[in-house]
Formats: sequence, structure tokens, C-alpha cells
Amino acid sequence: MPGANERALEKAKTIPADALILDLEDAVAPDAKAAARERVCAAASSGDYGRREVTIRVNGIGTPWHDDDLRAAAAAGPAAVVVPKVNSVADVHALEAALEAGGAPDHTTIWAMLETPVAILRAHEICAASQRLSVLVMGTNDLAKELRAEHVPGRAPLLTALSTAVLAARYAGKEILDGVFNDVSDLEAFTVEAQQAKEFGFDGKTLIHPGQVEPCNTTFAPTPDEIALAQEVIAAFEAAQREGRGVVTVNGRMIENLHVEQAQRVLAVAEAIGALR
Ligand SMILES: CC(C)(COP(=O)(O)OP(=O)(O)OC[C@H]1O[C@@H](n2cnc3c(N)ncnc32)[C@H](O)[C@@H]1OP(=O)(O)O)[C@@H](O)C(=O)NCCC(=O)NCCSC(=O)C[C@H](O)C(=O)O
Ligand SMILES: [Mg+2]
Repeated sequence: MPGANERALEKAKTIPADALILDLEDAVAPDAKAAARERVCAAASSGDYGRREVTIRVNGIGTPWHDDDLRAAAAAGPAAVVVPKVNSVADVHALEAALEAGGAPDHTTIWAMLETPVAILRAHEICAASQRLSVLVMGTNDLAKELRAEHVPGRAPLLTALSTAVLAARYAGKEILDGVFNDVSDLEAFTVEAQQAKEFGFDGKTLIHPGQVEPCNTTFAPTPDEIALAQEVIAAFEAAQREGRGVVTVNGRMIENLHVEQAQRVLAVAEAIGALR
């Protein structure tokens, strides 16, 4: 949410999002950057946002605001510093060094935005460059712009990049969030895109409007049918094991140990969401 928008910062205290990105980059006009920095850092260290992870998106490396943003964010100690247009391992190392020099607490991680062609081509190296880097975030608006691609239903022009980024995140054991959906008036199309992100393996989606939160939460949470199936899979496999078998079928489908691990993850996600509520 725009760091200069006091009303949005206030409203965020009631929004059922897992994490908040308080933005100093694109959503804040140049004249408003300094005031927004102060407001956002105060918000991030206020403790007023409950269980929500509060993060700060700084301006990009090489911009006139980046160093001051990073210093102020390091001192505020948010859950993460979200950095736009991270393009190389050297960028990650510079961020890491600046956060350490600024006295950032260990809990302040780096969320790196992948939003340029070079970042996609180097995604797995960027992702593995630092233990402080915990999350990748897709910047699909900038990426489409750089590719000269069009925003179309189904996102065919972006599929290679989306999939490459998920590969990189899984390679390095990091979380990955999909990019934003710009039409805040079309929740049906938003839900289709969120479902696509879930099917690709994304851990969540970044949002730009409170109206997108509920459909996003519903899409990414395991459904009652998925939970019931996961329980059935685990029970059937355990019964098979007791009979000395390593493979069984549930609803006609083969179940092996790896499917049990997937089922256990479904239950763990459902349990984690239940604990948040
Ligand atoms: C997109 C918006 C400009 C729409 O604003 P608006 O028309 O004012 O929305 P509503 O009137 O429907 O707002 C209803 C109430 O909700 C509050 N609100 C709106 N948006 C937010 C928000 N993001 N966070 C918290 N609260 C929000 C309004 O204040 C209203 O509250 P109330 O008056 O009490 O009823 C606007 O939604 C917006 O600015 N969104 C965020 C834009 C943004 O952050 N952009 C930067 C991130 S996206 C990005 O950078 C892309 C990436 O880098 C890439 O390359 O892809
Ligand atoms: Mg961007």
C-alpha cells in the first residue's frame, strides 16, 4: 500500500492479510518520498499491526532515495525490506551489507523483486545469494513493460518467467509470491489469476486493494474437499504400510510416499491458517 496514504496505513490494521508491504517506490510521488519514509518506518516499528508481517518496500538500487530508505528501514526493523528490481548476486550482497551496517535485526529479511529480464535469467543465483533473502516477489508490471509484452488473460507472455522464478525459489528453498492484478474492479478475473498462481506453485499473491484479500485467501487456503482427501490419502497409506505395502490407490489414483508428503503439507497449511484465525 502507498506509504504516503495515511488512510490506507490505518485501514491495514483491520485487513486480514498475512503481510503488508508499505511502499516507498512506485506508489509514492517523488515530493512525498521523505515524509512517506518517516511515516512508514514509524508504522513498521509501532507494533500496531498484530500478527501481520509488516514489510517496507524501498526505492530501487541506484535511485536517489535508496540509501536513505535502506538506512531508515534497517533502523525500524520491519519483518522484511522489499527491494524492487534486484538484478544480480552483487545487488543482494550490497543489500545484505547495507542492512548489517545499518544495524538491522536478524529478523529483518530481504524480499527480492524479480521484474526484469536479467533477473529472471539469473533467478536461481539471486535466490541463493543470501540467507537473509527469504522471499521472491514477482514484479509482473515492470516485467511486462521490459519484455514489451501485453497483459492478457492467462498471462501466456509471462509463463516462462513465472515458471522459471518458481523453479529458482524451490531450488533455493525460498518462498515466492506472484505479482499484482491491476483491475481492482474485476474480482472474477483476479480469482482466475490467483488460482493460476496457486497451480504454478506460488505461495501467495501480492495485492493492491483490500477487495482482493478475501478471494486471495480463499484461493490459496486448502478447500474442505482437499483437506478430506489429504486425510484419506494419509490414512490409506498408513493402512497399506501396516500390511507391508508401499503403494495403494485412493479414488483409483496411485498413492506413494511422496503423495503422503504432499497431503501432509496440505494439512499443515490448513492448520497454520486455522491458527491465524
Ligand atoms: C488502486 C487504488 C488506487 C484504488 O484506490 P481507490 O479508488 O481509492 O480505492 P477504493 O475507493 O475502492 O478504496 C476503498 C477503501 O480501501 C482503502 N484502500 C484502497 N487501497 C488500499 C490499499 N492498497 N491498502 C489499504 N487500504 C486501501 C481506501 O483508502 C478506502 O478506504 P476507506 O476510505 O476507509 O473506505 C488503490 O487501491 C491503491 O493505491 N492501491 C495500491 C497501489 C500500490 O500500492 N501500488 C504499488 C504496488 S504494485 C507494484 O508496484 C507493481 C510491481 O512493482 C510490478 O512491477 O508489477
Ligand atoms: Mg515494479
